[in-house]
Amino acid sequence: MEMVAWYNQITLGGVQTAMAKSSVVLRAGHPLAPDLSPDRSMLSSSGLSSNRRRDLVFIVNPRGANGRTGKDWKKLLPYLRSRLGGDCNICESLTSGPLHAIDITREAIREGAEAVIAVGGDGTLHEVVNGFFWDGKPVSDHIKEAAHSTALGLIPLGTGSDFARTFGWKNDPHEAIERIARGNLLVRLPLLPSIMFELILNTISSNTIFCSLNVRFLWDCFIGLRSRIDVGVISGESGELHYFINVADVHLSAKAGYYASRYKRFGNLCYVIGALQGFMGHRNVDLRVKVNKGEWEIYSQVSAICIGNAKYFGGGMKITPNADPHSGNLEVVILQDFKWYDFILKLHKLYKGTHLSVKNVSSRNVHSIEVEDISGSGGVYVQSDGEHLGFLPRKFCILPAAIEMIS
Ligand SMILES: Nc1ncnc2c1ncn2[C@@H]1O[C@H](COP(=O)(O)OP(=O)(O)OP(=O)(O)O)[C@@H](O)[C@H]1O
Repeated sequence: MEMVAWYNQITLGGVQTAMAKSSVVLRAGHPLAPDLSPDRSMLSSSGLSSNRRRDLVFIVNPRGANGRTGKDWKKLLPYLRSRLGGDCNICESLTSGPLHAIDITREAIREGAEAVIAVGGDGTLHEVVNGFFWDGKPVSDHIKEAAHSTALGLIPLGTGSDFARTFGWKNDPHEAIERIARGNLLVRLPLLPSIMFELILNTISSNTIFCSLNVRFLWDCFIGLRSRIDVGVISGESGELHYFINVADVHLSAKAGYYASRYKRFGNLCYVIGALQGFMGHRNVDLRVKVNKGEWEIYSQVSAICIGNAKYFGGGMKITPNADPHSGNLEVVILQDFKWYDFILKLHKLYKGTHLSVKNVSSRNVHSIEVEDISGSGGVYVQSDGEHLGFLPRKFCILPAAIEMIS
């Protein structure tokens, strides 16, 4: 498989002053798996800037939302440059195929990027999050600058864009750019003393316009611009680690998601088609579960286990309604003995997040959960952030406050 990285760095100071474009060709025999890709310098050769302006690296999946992400991105770029280019270097990198975003993210972090921003759906965000880790540890920049960590950002432009729903964000790129602009103000915190001085002068001279602008700046500096969020970790029998930010799930929903990914060209309808296909030949199974390293428990006739760091999956289903990426916990929701008609009758509750009171639905908060298929058939699907991951057995646990997110 050949993967081509296009990396554009556009330096602007109100007007475009310089533009550099380079390409790097990376050849690999097969797709690179998370935590397994070799340490290589991909972005350095394409020149993350060495000047003092910080780099914002936008990783764009041009194939997201059946190609709509690429088209929307092209339209968005001029606005993005004018809104953020004055303060930062805007760097764009289009992915060339699945898993490429992982490698680009690792390189961007190693080169000291201020933020890596996923542009696309949950699949792209998932890969970017996996790029924050390498060999079981967070990736850090080469220079190891004290107190600097690369932040994660998101411009949700996918089919489902479920992670964004937990924060109440819409698939609105302009709104996302405003968020990034505000999140980026922290970079300008060193300016704070001079702004305070100016604020006092403006107040004394009753310059209300500049005074209110500075008050807005101070507000943005301190109110909810970036926060550390938790990340879920999944490990399998081979010991390799895989990270998720939204929801990981097991059995029917994971199987439905596996099929849904083939029908993304139909937009949100893909989830309905995937669910119908998933139901064909579906059987509930008995699973063995160990919570927080306690005793093994048997859950009989399990239809699905959903492990939420955030609340939504499947194009807007509020499956783990109490999950909160700032809580330090995962919410586990287990559906048992559901028949196909139960899903139809209770679908509205699943979308509203009011299903926890339904018979055969249980919920608990955990730090870790291990799940095994008692029959050992090896055919129970596992999915993370809507991406097919393989089959049971798997261990899931939480990494509290693992990544700083522009929120
Ligand atoms: N250049 C590319 N060509 C084909 N597939 C790609 C490319 N870059 C990334 N991908 C893959 O596309 C898949 C889907 O991407 P993404 O999540 O951005 O969009 P989506 O599936 O439409 O949205 P959502 O996941 O929110 O429903 C990911 O699994 C990713 O690995």
